[in-house]
Amino acid sequence: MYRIMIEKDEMQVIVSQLDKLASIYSTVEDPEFLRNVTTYAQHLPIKLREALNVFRLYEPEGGVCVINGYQIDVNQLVKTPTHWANKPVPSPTIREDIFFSLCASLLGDYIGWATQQDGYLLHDIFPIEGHEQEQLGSGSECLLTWHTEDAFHPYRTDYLGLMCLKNPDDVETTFARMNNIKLSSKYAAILFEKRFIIRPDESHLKKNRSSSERYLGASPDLLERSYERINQMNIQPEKVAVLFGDPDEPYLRIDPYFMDHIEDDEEAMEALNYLINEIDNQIESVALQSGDILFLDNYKVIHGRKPFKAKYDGNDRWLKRLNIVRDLRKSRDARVNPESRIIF
Ligand SMILES: NC(=[NH2+])NCCC[C@H](N)C(=O)O
Ligand SMILES: O=C(O)CCC(=O)C(=O)O
Ligand SMILES: [Fe+2]
Repeated sequence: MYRIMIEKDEMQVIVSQLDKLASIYSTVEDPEFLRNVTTYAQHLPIKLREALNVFRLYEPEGGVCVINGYQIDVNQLVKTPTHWANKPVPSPTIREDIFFSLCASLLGDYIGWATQQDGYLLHDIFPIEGHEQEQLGSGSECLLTWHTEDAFHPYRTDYLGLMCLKNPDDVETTFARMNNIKLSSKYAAILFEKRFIIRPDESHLKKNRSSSERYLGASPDLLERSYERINQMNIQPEKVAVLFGDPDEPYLRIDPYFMDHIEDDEEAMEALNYLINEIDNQIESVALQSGDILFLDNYKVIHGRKPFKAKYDGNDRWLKRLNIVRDLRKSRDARVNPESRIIF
């Protein structure tokens, strides 16, 4: 794990920066904040900036980075909400939201999906009543099976960021690094070919949209088209490669739970199952603590979450999530203007 420690004196600098920003902004979704976030991030302590830059460029430790030392007073935290829709403004966690956004902005630009969590950029991960058995971030009683975030989508994130607000029962986030996996050249060659089907996961389905009519800076029919596109990816999925990039140190996209068994390609299935099994053998885990930020390189690391029992008493585990891309322009054909961060 690539560990970055925030020291006491650095925390003081961060606190005074957050005092200032939290007096100006009440949500990190604010267009004015988004316009400036990469600039504000340059005021973070230099050691933190350097370390995240190294993480971005050198891809150390297989793509797993944890930032420790950001202090949260858990007693000051509001109750864990019951749903991610209709977030209150000002955000009750604005300081944490801002700090997380600033750190993320040192890796790239964070994006959101029109079809996921009502188009919010900053996601909430906590258990939602009724989702106990779902393969969703809001599930609890079932193992959240490991996956590349938004594996099905060509515009999926480069980095997955998770910031822990509270995790009283030490629920573990699971992960595995592709760097630890050895493949025969025969299997590797097959996995580099477009012979696999990854379907949209359920977090992008219309049934998981909330009833709120949150305005996303576009007409409602654009959102409709967006759901239709997800639907198309489900009815007529294109075959994709699981591995890509450098053959000696491949990147991957994979989400076995949402992948098809391809009847007429047993060779591809054999290679895929071998890889899945190897990944299963390499699973590690981390129980994030209040204030911890985990950045996972979504090209090199898969992740999931162990099952737990939600209490819905206001004290359940609560994480924030950001999807961070290195090249926002890659998705230009799916965004309404150059600066918009919502992928339709
Ligand atoms: N294997 C899986 N469960 N994949 C889906 C992951 C959950 C999804 N990213 C969410 O936001 O809820
Ligand atoms: O809850 C976690 O630790 C991870 C959640 C996650 O992977 C997801 O929601 O996609
Ligand atoms: Fe995930």
